[in-house]
Amino acid sequence: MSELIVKHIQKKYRRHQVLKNISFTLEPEKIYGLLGRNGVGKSTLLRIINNRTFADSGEVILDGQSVVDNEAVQRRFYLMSDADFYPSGMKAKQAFQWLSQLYGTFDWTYSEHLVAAFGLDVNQKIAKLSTGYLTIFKLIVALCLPVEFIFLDEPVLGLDANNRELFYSELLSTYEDRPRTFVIVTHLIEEIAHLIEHVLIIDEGVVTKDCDVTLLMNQAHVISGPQTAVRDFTQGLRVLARKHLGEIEMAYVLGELPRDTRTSTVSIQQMSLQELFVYLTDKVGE
Ligand SMILES: Nc1ncnc2c1ncn2[C@@H]1O[C@H](COP(=O)(O)OP(=O)(O)OP(=O)(O)O)[C@@H](O)[C@H]1O
Repeated sequence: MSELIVKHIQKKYRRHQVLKNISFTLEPEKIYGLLGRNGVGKSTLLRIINNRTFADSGEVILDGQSVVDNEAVQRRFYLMSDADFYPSGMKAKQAFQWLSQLYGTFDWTYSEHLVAAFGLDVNQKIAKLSTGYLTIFKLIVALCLPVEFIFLDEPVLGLDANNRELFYSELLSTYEDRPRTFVIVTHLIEEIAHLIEHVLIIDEGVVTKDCDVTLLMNQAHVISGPQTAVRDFTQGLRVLARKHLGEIEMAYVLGELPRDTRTSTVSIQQMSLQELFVYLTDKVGE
């Protein structure tokens, strides 16, 4: 089991410096959430790791080797994105066969289970699948290939709520059976909050958070109550945002709280991952 090391990645499109200096390490057998506002370069980063485009500088390393143009290493990765190309006219079941040959094996038993659970017609041509079923087809591929690193770029695109729930529960059960590393890019943050163990946030071309989710959320609170009490309580704390509801103030605080909160008249609740993300990356008022 190997770590994937991403070091000082930079990428520019014409004069737009999208990725300025991206560094992080993916540990084996962990589920990551890669979060960022629209256009920050999440897909670009996944495409660099998966050899679909090149960085201007920096390295991505697995077992001491660069992943660039490295076929042996790339066989250990799978990127599910909107840009997969299959020969025209290919049916879903032919694609499974084709990928099985390309990657050496395919989990046919699990794919049969997933095909039945999602109701995919494997005799349908890929080009004719609906948006949701195209996503389902790609998810089945991602979960059945023998790879160690699975990168899922918008994995629930076009899926209805039932199929999204089904996917999340299948992800957890296949992860338990055969742990591997998943990196999930999505804007539906609350839906993956309970799945991910580690969060990476990209903002303005750099990684601004690289944290264990439980540790991070244990430090993220909403303090609410009468304004004077909230102001008193939050003095010296890192307040990401304040909201008002009539006389009540809510302060979104990141960091350790004072040890003794018994005498305070404020109420303290845990923030949601989505709220934390929004307030960490909000540009309004800066
Ligand atoms: N092939 C390309 N040529 C020129 N610009 C590109 C290209 N690919 C991406 N970009 C630009 O790079 C920036 C990052 O795009 P990217 O798709 O990586 O962001 P993202 O974080 O995945 O966004 P979203 O959350 O909206 O999907 C955007 O400004 C985009 O327009």
